[in-house]
Amino acid sequence: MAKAPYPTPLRSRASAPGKLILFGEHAVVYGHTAVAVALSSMRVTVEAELCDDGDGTLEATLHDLPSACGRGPVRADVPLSALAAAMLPTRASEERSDDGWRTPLAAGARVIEALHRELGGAPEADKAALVPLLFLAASLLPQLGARVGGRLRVGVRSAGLPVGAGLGSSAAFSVAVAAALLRLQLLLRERLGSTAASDLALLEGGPRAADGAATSAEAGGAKAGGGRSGAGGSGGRVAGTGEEGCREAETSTPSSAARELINGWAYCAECILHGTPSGLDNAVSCEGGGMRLQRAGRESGAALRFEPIASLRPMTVLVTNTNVPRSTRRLVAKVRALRDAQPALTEALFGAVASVAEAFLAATASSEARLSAELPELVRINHGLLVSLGVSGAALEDVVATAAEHGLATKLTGAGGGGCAISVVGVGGAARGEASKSADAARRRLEAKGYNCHLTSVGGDGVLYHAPQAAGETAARAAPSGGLARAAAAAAAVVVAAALAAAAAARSHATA
Ligand SMILES: Nc1ncnc2c1ncn2[C@@H]1O[C@H](COP(=O)(O)OP(=O)(O)OP(=O)(O)O)[C@@H](O)[C@H]1O
Ligand SMILES: C[C@@](O)(CCO)CC(=O)[O-]
Repeated sequence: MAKAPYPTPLRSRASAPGKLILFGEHAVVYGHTAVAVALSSMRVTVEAELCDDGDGTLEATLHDLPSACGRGPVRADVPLSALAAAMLPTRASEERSDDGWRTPLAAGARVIEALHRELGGAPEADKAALVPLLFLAASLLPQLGARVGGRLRVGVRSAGLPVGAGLGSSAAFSVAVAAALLRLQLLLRERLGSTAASDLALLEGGPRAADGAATSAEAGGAKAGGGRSGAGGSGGRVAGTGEEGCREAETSTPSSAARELINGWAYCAECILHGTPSGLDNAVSCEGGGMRLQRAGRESGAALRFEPIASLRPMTVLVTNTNVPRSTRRLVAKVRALRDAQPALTEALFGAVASVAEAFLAATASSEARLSAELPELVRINHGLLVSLGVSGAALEDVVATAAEHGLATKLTGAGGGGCAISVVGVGGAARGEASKSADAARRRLEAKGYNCHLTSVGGDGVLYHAPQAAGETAARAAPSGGLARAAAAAAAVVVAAALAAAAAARSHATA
C-alpha cells in the first residue's frame, strides 16, 4: 500500500440539468419523432473533495434525499479499499489497471451486489440511491483503493430540480457525479505531475454560452468533437433571468472528449438506477440544448437515435409539478392496451403527435417569429392528443385549465397521469413583458392550489464545471511520490486516441 499525500485538498464542483419532453411522449415508443430539451436552470450540483486527512473513507451525502431510516439525508461512510475490492469482478475480467476510468464499463450484477453489501444495514432505498455514486467513485478514482488514509467527500444537492417528477433528476445526478469525479481524477493527475496530452484535452473546459462564446449560428452544435453544445443563446438568457440555478463567474463547459466520458459513465450509473434506460436523459443532461429522438423501429426495444437540434431557440416555460405520483410503466401499458384494441385509431393519433413534433422542428428552424406564433397551438394540440390517448389526469387537467385562464397553452410532459405539465410563456424576447406577467399570475393561482411551479428557460447549458467553493485548489503542484504517483505516471502514457475511442465506445453503448 502506498501513502501518497495530497499537499492540499483537491476540490471539484460540477452541475447538470434535468430534461423535459417538449413533444412526442408515448408516440416515441412506437418509432415516432419526439423532442426533448435540457432544463438548464433546474440542476443537480455535486461537490467532491479529496484530501489527505482521514482514515481512507468515502463520505457521501445526498442532501436532498431523506433517509428511509427517518434521520437526516441519505449518507454513507465506506472504506475506499472496500470499494476497490467490490470492483474486483470488473477489473479481473477486464485486466484493468488504475487507468480504468478511461473506459466507461457498466457494472455487472456481482459488482452491484458487492457495493450493496458495503452499505451494511442501511435501508434498501438508501442503498439504491448510493450504489451508483459508489460505483462511479470506484470507477473514476480507482487509485484510491490502494492508498492508506485520505478522505474522499462527495455531496449532492439539487437546485430546483424535483426528484422523481419526470424531469430527469436521476440523469442529472448521474451526469453531475460523473463530471465532478472525472475532474477530480484529472486534477489528481495534474497535481502528481502525470498529466499526459490526453488528460489535458480532457481537463480543458470551454467558456459557457452564457459568457457569450456561442453565437446563435453555433447554438445546438452538440456534435462529437464540437465545442459548446446546446442552445447557447438560451444559456445566456437563463443567466440573466435571476432564476435559481448555478451562475458562478468561474464556470466552464467540459471539453467534448470529457463530455463523452462523462456521458458514458453517467449511462452506467443510470443503468444501475433504471435497468436499461434509453440514454436520452443523460445525453440531454450532458450536452444541453435540445434533441430530436426517434426509435429505429416500431417496438419499444428498438434503439433510440438522438440528433441535436441545431436551431433550437430560447424558450421560457412554466413547469408545474402536480405532486401526483405516476408510474411510467403503467401509463405506457395503458397506451399499449389502447393500441391493441384500436390499432388504426391509435396509430393515427401517434402520427398526429409526430406531425406536431415535426412542425415544431420546422418552426424553430424557420424563425423566432414563426416559432412564437405556432408554439402555443402546437402545445395545445399535443396535449389534446395525449388526452385522447388516455394519459392525462384530474390534476393535470386542472393545471391546463387554470393556465389557460391566463392565456398560457399547456401540455403534460413525460408519461402523464400526474407528474409535471409545461406552459409556454414565450420564445426569446416574448418571454418578458406581458407574457411574463401572465406567467406570474398563473403561477400564483397554481401555487395557491398546492402545485409547485418553476419558471425556466429550456435548452441551455448541459453539464458544467464550477469553481470549487474553497481555496486550496490553486496551491502549488506537489512532486509525485509513492505507488499512486507511479501508477498515475504509467497511466499518463496512454494517448488521446485511447480516451476518445473509449468515449466513442461508451457513446455507442449509450445509444444502443
Ligand atoms: N438530487 C439528488 N440526489 C441524489 N439522488 C438523486 C437526486 N435526484 C435524483 N436522484 C436519484 O434518482 C432517483 C429518481 O429517479 P426517477 O427516474 O424516479 O425520477 P426522475 O429521473 O426525476 O424522473 P424521469 O426518469 O421519469 O425523468 C432518486 O430516487 C435518486 O436515486
Ligand atoms: C411515455 C414515454 O414516452 C416518456 C416518459 O418520460 C416513455 C418512453 O419514451 O420510454
